[in-house]
Amino acid sequence: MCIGRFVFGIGGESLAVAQNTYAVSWFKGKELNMVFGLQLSLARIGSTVNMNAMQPIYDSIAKSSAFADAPSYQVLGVSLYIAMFTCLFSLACALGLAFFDWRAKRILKTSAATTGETITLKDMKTLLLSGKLWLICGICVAYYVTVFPFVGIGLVFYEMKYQMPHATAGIANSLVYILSAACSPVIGFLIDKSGKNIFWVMAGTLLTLGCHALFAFTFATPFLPTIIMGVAYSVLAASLWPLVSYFVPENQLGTAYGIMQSVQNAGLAAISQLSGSLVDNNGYLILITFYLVSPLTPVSSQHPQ
Ligand SMILES: NCCCC[C@H](NC(=O)[C@@H](N)CCCCN)C(=O)O
Repeated sequence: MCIGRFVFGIGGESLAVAQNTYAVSWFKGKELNMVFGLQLSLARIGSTVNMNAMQPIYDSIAKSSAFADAPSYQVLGVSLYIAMFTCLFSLACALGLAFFDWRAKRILKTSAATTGETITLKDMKTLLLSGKLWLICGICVAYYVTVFPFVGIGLVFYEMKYQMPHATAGIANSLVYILSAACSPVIGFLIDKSGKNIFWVMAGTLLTLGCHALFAFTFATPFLPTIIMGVAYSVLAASLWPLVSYFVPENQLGTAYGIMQSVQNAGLAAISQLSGSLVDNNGYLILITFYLVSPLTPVSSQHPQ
């Protein structure tokens, strides 16, 4: 299982790096934030479908006559085969993309996704010494550790703190992603219109901070902070990722996004473990208080644009 998850991580995150780099190469100076919003929206539709569909798929396979007496690992295996088809669909889309890129290159007599230059060791050194890149990595990791691990443990949180039935807790927990799927492209469009990415990054961070404060210190309906968090997350993601392209030259973008995602994932791996241990040993109040403090890092590390 660990090997499978390792390969899955390499595939998924490399795909995300390539996606970001292509998006910048094709849409920089045009509607880049909206394109990131659209990517985000589709990714979150995928996450929501995955969160809500896998259990019913597993249950219906287990109940089918063909698998009536099958051990659970076999039922799980068949469910994962279904998931494999979505990966094949993704591969087909990537091949389509490669075709369009090749065609654009032929027609425009240029490399469509790159400037043709490749990164040199000197560029790499300049990139690694760039304070702006590390600030963006800091914002990224400090923000994302308050959202992804929160959604990861959200189901049990809503059940325990708000005494919600399992199904209602599931809906509440998916709301962050459902809202992000719905509003990210619109938010991206608005960010393109205003052009003030850093302002939007700060707004997303502060709104999320407010949501964690409501979760931690009140018993008011959890739907309000959850809805605000969905919007705030969309605002942050649609404004933060395109920011890299404003100061990193095109031939170094892939490396820059790779570094950003490595830092993000290192933080997520550590904080997911810490979240579990904080819940088990200290309860949800301490965990949410921790989430409350983490976004202060992005707020304090931002400069006016
Ligand atoms: N490509 C659109 C911008 C990136 C959005 C960002 N992506 C990530 O954080 C990646 N590391 C993939 C994460 C997958 C989560 N299970 C996002 O907000 O999803």
